[in-house]
Amino acid sequence: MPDILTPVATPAAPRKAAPILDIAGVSKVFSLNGRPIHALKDVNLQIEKGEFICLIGASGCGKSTLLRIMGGFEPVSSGTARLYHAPITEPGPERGMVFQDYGLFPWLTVRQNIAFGPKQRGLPEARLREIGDHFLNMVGLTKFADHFPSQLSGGMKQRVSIARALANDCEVLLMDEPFGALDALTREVLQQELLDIWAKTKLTVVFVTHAVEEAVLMADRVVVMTAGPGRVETDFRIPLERPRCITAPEFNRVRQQLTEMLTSHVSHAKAA
Ligand SMILES: Nc1ncnc2c1ncn2[C@@H]1O[C@H](COP(=O)(O)OP(=O)(O)OP(=O)(O)O)[C@@H](O)[C@H]1O
Repeated sequence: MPDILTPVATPAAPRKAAPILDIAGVSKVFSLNGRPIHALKDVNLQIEKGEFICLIGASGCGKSTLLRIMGGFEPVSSGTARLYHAPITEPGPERGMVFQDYGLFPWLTVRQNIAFGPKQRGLPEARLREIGDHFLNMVGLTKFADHFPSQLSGGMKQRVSIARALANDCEVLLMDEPFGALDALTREVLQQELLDIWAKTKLTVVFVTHAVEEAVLMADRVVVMTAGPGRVETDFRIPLERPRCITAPEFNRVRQQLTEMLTSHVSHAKAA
């Protein structure tokens, strides 16, 4: 029977345009008490503009490190990480980061959190108001504009965090287990909201998750990573039309195959 998870384009396939993110031969070695920690080894990954990529893999396989390298928060030890053609050397507003713990400024209101980046760029007050209104509306928080983060639920905080990244005019959204701390129902709602925003904005999204179902629901491609040292094991295009239905038999088949792949990597790693 043919694999329903088909590998992405072979090296011989022609490329349409330069990838927005190009990770080429990237390795990352941390030092812990004088001991090297090989977090990533020879990672290659090209991401096209507008793609939704999920990074998945066992704890410690380097997903967050790879995301932080893309964000410019972590230098590579060797290889190159490029945004379009330019080496990534520092964070920039065109790459928005969204973390599991929201990372909001507790002393600022929802509106002020969202408008933080544009304000730093010196935009006039009237423009800040417009930007605030637009993104408050996009994430459904208009009524909570003057609330502080401590007055919001987890799901609302994560909406503010996403809106803050979008208000910076980011082209790439780098999301590190953004829904990991949310209850199942809120998570489902936010998954759908993010897919709607992605469809409207044509953003490129790189999304770290531990949840197979979430990866199959959200991603164009799922990049499976393995640990010791962290590397890309497999890169799959999800062969499902959108919108996807998590109760559909074909969805279940893809989910099962991805689960088997992940567990087989874990058991191989244990046996090695
Ligand atoms: N600043 C650091 N100093 C030393 N070691 C680090 C540092 N950051 C990450 N590591 C190590 O690098 C490896 C990869 O870590 P990373 O957090 O990227 O993995 P992960 O796949 O995101 O894990 P998880 O799924 O548990 O979040 C781990 O062994 C981790 O301990």
